[in-house]
Amino acid sequence: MFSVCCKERNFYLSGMMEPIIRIVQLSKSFGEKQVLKDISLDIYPGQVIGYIGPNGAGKSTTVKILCGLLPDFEGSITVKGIDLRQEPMEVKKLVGYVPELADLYEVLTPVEFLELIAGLHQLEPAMAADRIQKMLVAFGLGANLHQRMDTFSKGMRQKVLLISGLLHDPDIIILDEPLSGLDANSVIIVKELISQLAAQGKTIFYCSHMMDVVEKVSDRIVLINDGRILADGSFEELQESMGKSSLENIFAQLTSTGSLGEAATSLMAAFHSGNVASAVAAADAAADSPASPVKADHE
Ligand SMILES: Nc1ncnc2c1ncn2[C@@H]1O[C@H](COP(=O)(O)OP(=O)(O)OP(=O)(O)O)[C@@H](O)[C@H]1O
Repeated sequence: MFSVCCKERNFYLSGMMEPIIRIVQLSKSFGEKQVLKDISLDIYPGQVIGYIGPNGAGKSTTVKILCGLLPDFEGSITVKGIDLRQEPMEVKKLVGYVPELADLYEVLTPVEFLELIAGLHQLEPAMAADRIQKMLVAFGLGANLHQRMDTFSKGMRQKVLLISGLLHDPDIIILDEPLSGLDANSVIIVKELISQLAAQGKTIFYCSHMMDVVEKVSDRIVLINDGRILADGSFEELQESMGKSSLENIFAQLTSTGSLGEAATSLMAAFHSGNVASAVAAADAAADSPASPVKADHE
């Protein structure tokens, strides 16, 4: 049984302030399949939470629930004391959400699209136009302000999505794979942006598979596997519990019971033999993930 906790900081923070987000025993099923199992988290203002886990662990499902996009769940969620189930529209005003994938209105230019989003948030038009222009330029899209987005690359679209989530200056920013498709310079901008937003007191909850980035920008890391919290603490706390290691290694230790190297070797062997289907099965067996869920003691 493994558990990593951040008792000290939670004790300290809970003595100082109320959580901005309180998730209590959150569970969610799709049909027969339970994908979230008893998730409880108190998140405090200004925290940068890196929410990590293997494919299918339940990260996107959690953030969709938090953003009010999946209303049918068990447990309770309050944001700034507002019950999400009872007042989803009030919660949505406090949250900026950047999804992993989204359909932009691609016949629009980024300026037109973002003005539309600003209108939905009832932002003052002149202030919104100024903010839109400055954010697009900061992301290197100054030359594309009036270009239709159906001509944009994946990374350019991702930047527009990011801006759309930040435009109304929300207290809580929820990012699902915000770095997907971004070039190296844009990753640096987003990392810096996350730090600066946190310094302003914004609470940031983001899902990512980029362990090196999570390690650097998060002050709290929550690792889930198969719908349960496996670990919850700062990177340093995780290192103390798991032995000094990179987050990538800690992730592998906690979420895979088999050898990832063997899994890769099995895949390569099958490509050489031409039997890809059996190779994928062999690789799955070698990696043998996910590990059995264990409950984090983070209260
Ligand atoms: N609308 C849906 N209907 C049925 N099953 C769903 C639905 N959405 C998600 N799931 C299932 O819920 C589980 C968790 O999915 P989720 O997208 O939350 O995982 P994730 O941790 O975000 O994964 P990834 O890292 O691959 O994005 C998966 O088994 C997925 O197949």
